[in-house]
Amino acid sequence: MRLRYLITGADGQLGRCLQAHLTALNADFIALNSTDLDITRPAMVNSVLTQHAPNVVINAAAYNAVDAAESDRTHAYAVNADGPGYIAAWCEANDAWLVQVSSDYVFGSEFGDRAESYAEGELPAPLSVYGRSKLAGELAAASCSRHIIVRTSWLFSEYGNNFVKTMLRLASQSLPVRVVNDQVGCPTYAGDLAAALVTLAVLAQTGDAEVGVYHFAGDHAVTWFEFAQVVFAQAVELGVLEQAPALKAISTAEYPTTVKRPAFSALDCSKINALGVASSDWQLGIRLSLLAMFP
Ligand SMILES: NC(=O)C1=CN([C@@H]2O[C@H](COP(=O)(O)OP(=O)(O)OC[C@H]3O[C@@H](n4cnc5c(N)ncnc54)[C@H](OP(=O)(O)O)[C@@H]3O)[C@@H](O)[C@H]2O)C=CC1
Ligand SMILES: Cc1cn([C@H]2C[C@H](O)[C@@H](COP(=O)(O)OP(=O)(O)O[C@H]3O[C@@H](C)C(=O)[C@@H](O)[C@H]3O)O2)c(=O)[nH]c1=O
Repeated sequence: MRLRYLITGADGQLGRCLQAHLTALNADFIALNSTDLDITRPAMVNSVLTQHAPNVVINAAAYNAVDAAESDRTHAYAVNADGPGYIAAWCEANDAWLVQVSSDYVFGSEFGDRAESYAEGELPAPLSVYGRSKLAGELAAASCSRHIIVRTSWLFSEYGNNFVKTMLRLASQSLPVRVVNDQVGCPTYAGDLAAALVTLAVLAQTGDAEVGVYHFAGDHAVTWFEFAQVVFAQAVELGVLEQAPALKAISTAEYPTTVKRPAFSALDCSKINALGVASSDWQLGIRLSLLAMFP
């Protein structure tokens, strides 16, 4: 059966990567931004999804401002939890698949006492409003019997706002760049995530992937400081930067924020790997992002 995909949050970095991937596959898809489809409006969700009648909805819409969410709880929950619930209800009533994207921030090792990647079956314990709203979104998505929930982490690409772009911006300010070296996670190239989501949707539809939660992230874990080191090394190698800025490793205590972030949130991807989907080669992803941004 030829699948018809509907992408929400089309203007975000994952939304843009999904469009690029589905276009390359010559797939049948419609991609809607927050003006075309505001997922917090149930009547709009119903009428727009009914109008386009997809077999697969990939929800790439989200409230991702981790710090701002602490004081903007209602908005964060509206987008990250209520929206997926409205989409799930439509998918359930219309025999469609829902692919929901979630985050490593549903886990919460705060004290740096963990070194074992999180598997899908582990109990989430979010430290932030953002993490709790994403967990609520997982539960809402699971109300559709045909659901695939993919947790990912530290997403970057040539599109939108992300850590790679922040580092390049800071490098141009001729001040030392200070980055935390005691938070560990797996950077993930959003282009690889887009491909993995589409593969999972196809496998789920043919009965070759089971309903439920999957982890998809970068192929090895690093600290944010180590992530920045790779960004600057590759930017110099490709001539994007003349030289790397002074980069200083600091502790979380030296970079105070309103929100607690996990000290360790690396994701174990063996469940999706067993389906033939390799983890994201994030170092290659940085290279691809830089080449796309600075052709
Ligand atoms: N970025 C990251 O590091 C990580 C992201 N994730 C998850 O991955 C997914 C994709 O993230 P990413 O592409 O980075 O996110 P972006 O912030 O780049 O894009 C999110 C998109 O959602 C749209 N959006 C916001 N509110 C609504 C709404 N009410 N209705 C419809 N669309 C809306 C935004 O549109 P507008 O700008 O017009 O509001 C934006 O285009 C999300 O589920 C996110 O939680 C998981 C782990 C890491
Ligand atoms: C900009 C900057 C950040 N940092 C720290 C703050 C934080 O601990 C870490 C990353 O900061 P950012 O604000 O870029 O990233 P953050 O928004 O926390 O990233 C998270 O976003 C959500 C959406 C997710 O789901 C997570 O997987 C993760 O990607 O780096 C520095 O140490 N120095 C800096 O100059």
